[in-house]
Amino acid sequence: MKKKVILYRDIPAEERQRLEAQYDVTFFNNINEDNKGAFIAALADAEGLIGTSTKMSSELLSLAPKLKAASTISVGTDLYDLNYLTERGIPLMHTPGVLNETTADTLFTLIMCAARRAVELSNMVREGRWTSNIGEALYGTDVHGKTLGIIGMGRIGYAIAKRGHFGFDMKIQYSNRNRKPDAEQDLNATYMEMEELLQTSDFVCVMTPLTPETERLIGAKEFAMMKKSAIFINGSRGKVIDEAALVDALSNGTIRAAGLDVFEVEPLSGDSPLCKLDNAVLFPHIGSATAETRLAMITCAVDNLINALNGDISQNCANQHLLDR
Ligand SMILES: NC(=O)C1=CN([C@@H]2O[C@H](COP(=O)(O)OP(=O)(O)OC[C@H]3O[C@@H](n4cnc5c(N)ncnc54)[C@H](OP(=O)(O)O)[C@@H]3O)[C@@H](O)[C@H]2O)C=CC1
Ligand SMILES: O=CC(=O)O
Repeated sequence: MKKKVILYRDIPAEERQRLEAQYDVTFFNNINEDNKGAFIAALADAEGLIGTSTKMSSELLSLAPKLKAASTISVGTDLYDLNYLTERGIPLMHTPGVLNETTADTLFTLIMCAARRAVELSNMVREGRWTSNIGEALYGTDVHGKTLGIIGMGRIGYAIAKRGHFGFDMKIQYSNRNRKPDAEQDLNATYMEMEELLQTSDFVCVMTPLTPETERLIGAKEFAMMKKSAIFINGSRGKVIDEAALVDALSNGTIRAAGLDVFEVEPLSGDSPLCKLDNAVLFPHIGSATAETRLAMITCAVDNLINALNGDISQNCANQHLLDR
């Protein structure tokens, strides 16, 4: 009898066929109110889960008593209750590495767009409001030669810093749980406490995972520490910052601008006060969203599930260190 696997996100046919060759696959194109009942029924027999974008709470996972492995098509693991999975000895596989460069490109696009007011000024052209030279009031600010502060100098943080150092002649500084000798050596990055980084960076870029320690890491107090000319960039998770405090900081001129790829609640409502601010550049969580990289992530996630269901979690297991204890 083939093992039962739930695929809860549409993936290309070839990748789906790789799963179907080995498993009895039940497919859901995202989970919503209409299909949630069928999804819950399928959990009863599922040994594997693969997908993304759906919150997998302990309550939901407890309805899958036969579950042996889960594979998320993302590097971030915050949609899963990792502690619960670990208690049950279930590996959570993820996709580190394959999306670093693409996500760093996206984050740099946010940096550039926010600094050069690209969206605001493009809208001015589209809406027929470009009637003369733009004038000083609409000038942007330089990126090259400025100071880039990275909070969370991991795989993606490093790739962003690399662009800043080699491409834009920026001074790189970072704060992180542990020091990163590679970044210090390769990119001449300076390690400092977050408070000093906030006070001295022209661009502050957050790239930590969402964990209990990083939830609301940046709030009103932290925005107040930043330079008035600072540009704040968040590519990690929305809950790493206090979004209401950011709205205040952008509205009151506490900081100059922000570029955001992630939000407290996604999709962001068009009614959000952020949508009314010209100095906020807003992307719909597209860090890794290129055709090439999304395919690489899906291929990686399918490989990960197959390996994990075969008992091999030596690569890409987010809770391996916890399972090994
Ligand atoms: N917007 C998007 O589309 C995307 C968003 N992401 C988000 O980016 C996150 C990072 O991805 P990635 O770079 O691959 O992950 P990494 O694990 O490589 O990097 C995360 C970094 O954050 C540091 N960190 C963790 N906790 C803390 C803390 N409490 N204080 C300070 N530093 C901390 C880690 O430090 P240490 O190494 O010392 O443990 C590590 O250097 C993902 O978890 C995801 O949430 C990822 C991809 C795309
Ligand atoms: O947000 C995207 C991810 O891969 O994590």
